[in-house]
Amino acid sequence: MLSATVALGAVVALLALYVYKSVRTYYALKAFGGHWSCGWSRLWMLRTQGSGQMNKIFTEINLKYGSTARIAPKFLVTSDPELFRRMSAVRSPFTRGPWYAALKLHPERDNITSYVDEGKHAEIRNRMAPGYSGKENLHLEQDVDEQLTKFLALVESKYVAKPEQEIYKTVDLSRITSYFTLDVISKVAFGQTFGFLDKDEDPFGYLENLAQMLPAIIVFGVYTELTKLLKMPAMKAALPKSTDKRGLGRVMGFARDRVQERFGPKAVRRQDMLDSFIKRGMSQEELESETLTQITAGSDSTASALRMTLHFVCTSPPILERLLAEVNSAIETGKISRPIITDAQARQLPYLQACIKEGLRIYPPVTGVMAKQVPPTGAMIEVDGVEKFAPPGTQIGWNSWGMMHDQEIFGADAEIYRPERWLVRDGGEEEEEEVQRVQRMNETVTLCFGYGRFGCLGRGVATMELNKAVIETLLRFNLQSCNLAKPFNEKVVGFYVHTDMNFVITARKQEGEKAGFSQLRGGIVDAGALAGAPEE
Ligand code: HEM
Repeated sequence: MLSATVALGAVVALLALYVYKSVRTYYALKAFGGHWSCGWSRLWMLRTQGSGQMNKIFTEINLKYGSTARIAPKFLVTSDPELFRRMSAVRSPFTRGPWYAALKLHPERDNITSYVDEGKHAEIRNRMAPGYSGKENLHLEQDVDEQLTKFLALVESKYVAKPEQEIYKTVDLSRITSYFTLDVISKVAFGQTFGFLDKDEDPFGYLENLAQMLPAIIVFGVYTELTKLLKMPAMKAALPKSTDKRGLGRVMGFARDRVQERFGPKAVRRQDMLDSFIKRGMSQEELESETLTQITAGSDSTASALRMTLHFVCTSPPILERLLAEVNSAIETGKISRPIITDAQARQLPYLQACIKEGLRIYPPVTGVMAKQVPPTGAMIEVDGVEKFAPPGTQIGWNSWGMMHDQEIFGADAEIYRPERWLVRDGGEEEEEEVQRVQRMNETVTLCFGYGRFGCLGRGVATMELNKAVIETLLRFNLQSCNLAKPFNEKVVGFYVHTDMNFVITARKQEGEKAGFSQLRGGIVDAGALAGAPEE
């Protein structure tokens, strides 16, 4: 009887403690608005992350409750560029939050994206940064050109439709743009491609495996403490391993083999990224883990920027026309190398740059919340002019979509793809204001790549790919979406999973569309006009 009373007392005490803690947590961030349930549980956040539309839901929340709002008991989300910069700045007291632990791809080993320990992150970043620069990676531009040439040849040989010869074809742009970026990143990272473009298929089942892992990515992103379970033997066995025949494990195996080739008496030598990392003392194990991270960090992000830019340019004829006019005139005046434009030349073409920036803005490739943590002193956060206190340990995630669609920064038509917004309207007294408007947009769009001590190391590689691939594709091909009413399926899970992005591709004639029309006119038989109003 006594022991039953003690047990009951213990249950009641535990329950009271739980209620006390929950109420305290609820009030700690009450000043920040948000869905009512977010103060009590993480289920709303889980449902949102799993909805496939986290970007749009977070944006609705920020618009309704303020630029920094609550999405879980100890979690806020922000669309405020100022706060994002403050948290990521070099000497900021904010640190990476536990959220980053979900980016650990290996059961034991962390990687540059998953280190929560600031010292370890800074140390590995210092050793890796030089390898990403063109100075230490002498093959970078040549590697990108080689893969782009293969990409263009694949489209040319396999996917160009010729309806006049009754050759009808379509191609899923999301699939082939991923093949391009995956082969670029493997060549840049290991000196050898995976072979996606050579085979025109996913040789390792990597993309398929990534899609299967999405539910785990979503759950771990919300319940980060569950990542500790990965250390359990049963869970370890289920994780990808470098001995796997397919999927992420097969990619790990490929990375392990390429790294191994750089060590030992017959070591392969190549002045590239891997070589730069080895020179800075990175061990074989560190390299295996880091190179795998490069693949996941550098492929989907760039592929989505490329396919979305192509999609928006090709579905807006005046934009396509203006872009082609800019590039064709640069070709005529000898300002552009053929067959592939150089990165430096592409950076001199204002309208091309505007199209690329607008593509990144309207579809910021990374939508993962990349949560930073409030320092032990707590922090005052300004929300639309009102100062609010965030207690120590609060995680603050990033709403990239909301930030890049902010009408105050990008204009009332921020929902529309309009590269012209990036061009300074010159002349008149308002020129200074114009310069500031565009500068503010520039400073915001670069946040697509993160900022400060967490900023993307692959930015130079990604922009080089975009600078070349967008224009070289458009110079050679017309791209027509097969279904403008539903151009693609989309699931947003921290990045975009696009499927069925089907396009008809035809060869672009040298003289532009005119050549195509005149040919057509030559052999045409008038099929007559549609019947007009019915006769009563
Ligand atoms: C358009 C393409 C890309 C976008 C938008 C992008 C964006 C980002 C973002 C938002 C972050 C994290 C910032 C944070 O934690 O606050 C990041 C980190 C990183 N990215 Fe990228 N990225 C792109 C392409 C690439 C490429 C091609 C590579 C590799 C060649 C790469 C390598 C990395 C690495 C290594 C990090 C970790 C940096 C660190 O933790 O210090 N990224 N990127």
